Amino acid sequence: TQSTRPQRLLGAVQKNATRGDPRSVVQAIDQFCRQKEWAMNVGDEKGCILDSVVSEVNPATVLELGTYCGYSTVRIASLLPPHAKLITLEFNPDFAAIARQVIAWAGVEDKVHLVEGASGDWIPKMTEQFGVKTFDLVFLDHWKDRYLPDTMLMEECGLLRKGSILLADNVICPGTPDYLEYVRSSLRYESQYFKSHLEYTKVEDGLEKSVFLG
Ligand SMILES: O=C(NCCCCCn1ccnc1)c1cc(-c2ccc(F)cc2)cc(O)c1O
Ligand SMILES: [Mg+2]
Repeated sequence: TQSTRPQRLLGAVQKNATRGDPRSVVQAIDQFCRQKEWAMNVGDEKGCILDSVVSEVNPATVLELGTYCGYSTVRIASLLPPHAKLITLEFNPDFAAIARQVIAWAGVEDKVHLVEGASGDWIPKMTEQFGVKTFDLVFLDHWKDRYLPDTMLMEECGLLRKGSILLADNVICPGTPDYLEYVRSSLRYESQYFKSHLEYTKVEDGLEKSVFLG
């Protein structure tokens, strides 16, 4: 039977990356996506912007919406201080199964809690299930039409505190117009656009960084 693209991506990690070396896992995935098959990881160019935001925030609690194969999960986890926690939500069980193996190969599983299910169902349960009061950093990279409703839900659930950072992928391509309009016009956010390109292509895309002002 035919393998899936996530399965082939995992194969490239197991073949070309060193167990326990997160940067080699990131490099192996980028090489696979440039040389073999495009895949919707945040990629190396936007990944550098993600790294700089993570390093600047130095978060104790991170929420990632949209795990896919775990590329950005590994990138973020490799930069977290000890005892920091990254909760990543994936709706698609096939993606989640691959991501668990990529995260394990990178050796960052102790910092990562991968949850399978819908963000709309899980966001209201974060505090009771994981003992998280607020998130220092949220990376939005899931269904583009869920960025806005899930951000409003996080506000309602009290998961954002003064200074929490939202970093959103794909605000140009595929695009998240309603989310962009909201965070750029709301008096409760201070937003900044980081111009870049769609992973592994010359198409414009970018990340929107928004600080919740409380
Ligand atoms: O759809 C994307 N991501 C969500 C995947 C499903 C999330 C499931 N889930 C997880 C949790 N809750 C729900 C995505 C798409 C593209 C893209 C760009 C151009 C193109 F021609 C085709 C595709 C690029 C990305 O960088 C992306 O992130
Ligand atoms: Mg993306």
